[in-house]
Amino acid sequence: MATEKNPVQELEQLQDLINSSLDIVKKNITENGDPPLTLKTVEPHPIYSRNDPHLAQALRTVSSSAQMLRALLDPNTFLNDITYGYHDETALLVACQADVPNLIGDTDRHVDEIAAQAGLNPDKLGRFLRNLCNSYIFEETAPNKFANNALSARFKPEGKRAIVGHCADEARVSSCKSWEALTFPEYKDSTEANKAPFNIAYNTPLTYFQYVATERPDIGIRAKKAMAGKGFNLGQYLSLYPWESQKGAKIVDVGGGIGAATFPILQANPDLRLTVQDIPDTGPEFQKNLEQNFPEISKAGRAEFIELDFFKSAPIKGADIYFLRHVIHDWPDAEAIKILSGCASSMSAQSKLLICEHVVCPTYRSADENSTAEKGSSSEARFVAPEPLLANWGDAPTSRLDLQVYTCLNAKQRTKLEYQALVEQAGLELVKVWRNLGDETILECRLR
Ligand SMILES: C[S@@+](CC[C@H](N)C(=O)[O-])C[C@H]1O[C@@H](n2cnc3c(N)ncnc32)[C@H](O)[C@@H]1O
Repeated sequence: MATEKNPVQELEQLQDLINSSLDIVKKNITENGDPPLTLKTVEPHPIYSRNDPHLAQALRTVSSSAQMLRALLDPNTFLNDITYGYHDETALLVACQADVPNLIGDTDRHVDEIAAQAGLNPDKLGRFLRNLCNSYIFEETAPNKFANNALSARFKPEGKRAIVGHCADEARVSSCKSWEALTFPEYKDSTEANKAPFNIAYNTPLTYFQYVATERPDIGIRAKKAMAGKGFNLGQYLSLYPWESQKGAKIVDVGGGIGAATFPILQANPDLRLTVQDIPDTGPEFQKNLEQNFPEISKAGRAEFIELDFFKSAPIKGADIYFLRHVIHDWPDAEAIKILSGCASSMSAQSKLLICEHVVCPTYRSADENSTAEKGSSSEARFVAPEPLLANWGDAPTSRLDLQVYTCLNAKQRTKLEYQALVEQAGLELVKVWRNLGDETILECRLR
């Protein structure tokens, strides 16, 4: 007998997923005696930094289900949202350039006052702010009066506004040239770092990093602040790797920028020491970040900066851990292998190389490719989203970052198998994949 099809099966599956996951969220908030979960307050809610895998899974399930539900129930609106969505990014750029979150402060203010302080036309500014209110960024409290809320208040620190500037300005201008880069004969099959959409947009033969260092230090410095400002779920990030068991270890953060990825690790683990190595113009911003934001690490002399061009020389020898976060994704294979080989030449048999990146997982279900952990790992199942969601939970942050590094540097995010092949060409072996439900993965490598 043929099984009868349930015409609302996907809806029911989504309904169950949302209900059961929201129950977990509500229970967690109640049991922890948390403040109300609402967009109306400006304080970040503790639920977002709680390191609880069960809760992380519930939160991710709700947001992936909500995304699918919107696509399923109202396709036109959903697609129009994507088509016209660039205005949201522009509106955010306007609000950040004008520093509206800090101009508003802790009370609601009329757009005439905000615009006067920003030197802008009030009617035009108000229209951009209203667009953001539709995405729950700012709250319109009365005609033409705006207040901060949980989301807009996140843009008060400079680093948070810098990431919007970096993405909505030079990266987006470059992204608009993607079609040309995909079709121009000298660009389409190139793997050179200076054959990216960025090079067409800025009409330069220099790579993004060369160009911002020599021609536009203003956007170069903003991009470094942006790395620190992008922010991550700190609890999830710190729990990716057992830092607490690396007693007294010396970490060399290669291409470590202003220390955005490693200062939080040092702050949570007081016996770790750090050397950040990066191109010379990064030094002053590193020092500023260290002294202003991590004074206790600075006073204890636990962190230093040493200049390095990783294409010309290897990082310093003798470290326990070499750390590469969001560096390999900036480069095509040939350059990535050079950087990894440099690290390998400085490593001893005891050193580890930790590559911290977003790892690409497919949207379809495949036992092999959805897995970023070792085969047979019992914890693997929770990394694959439940039906009817896409197997990778609709991992937009990873594919957006993939397109971002293509846009700026003709580079790519990679799958676990691609990383494995890459590190082997540099004389290294991938020994373990550390993962949780956050965006980042750590690939632990040793000398072969
Ligand atoms: C995407 S940022 C990542 C920064 C940092 N690892 C983090 O996660 O915040 C890439 C870094 O690579 C550095 N970089 C680029 N070219 C370099 C080179 N030739 N030698 C050393 N560092 C370089 C940049 O200055 C930048 O700080």
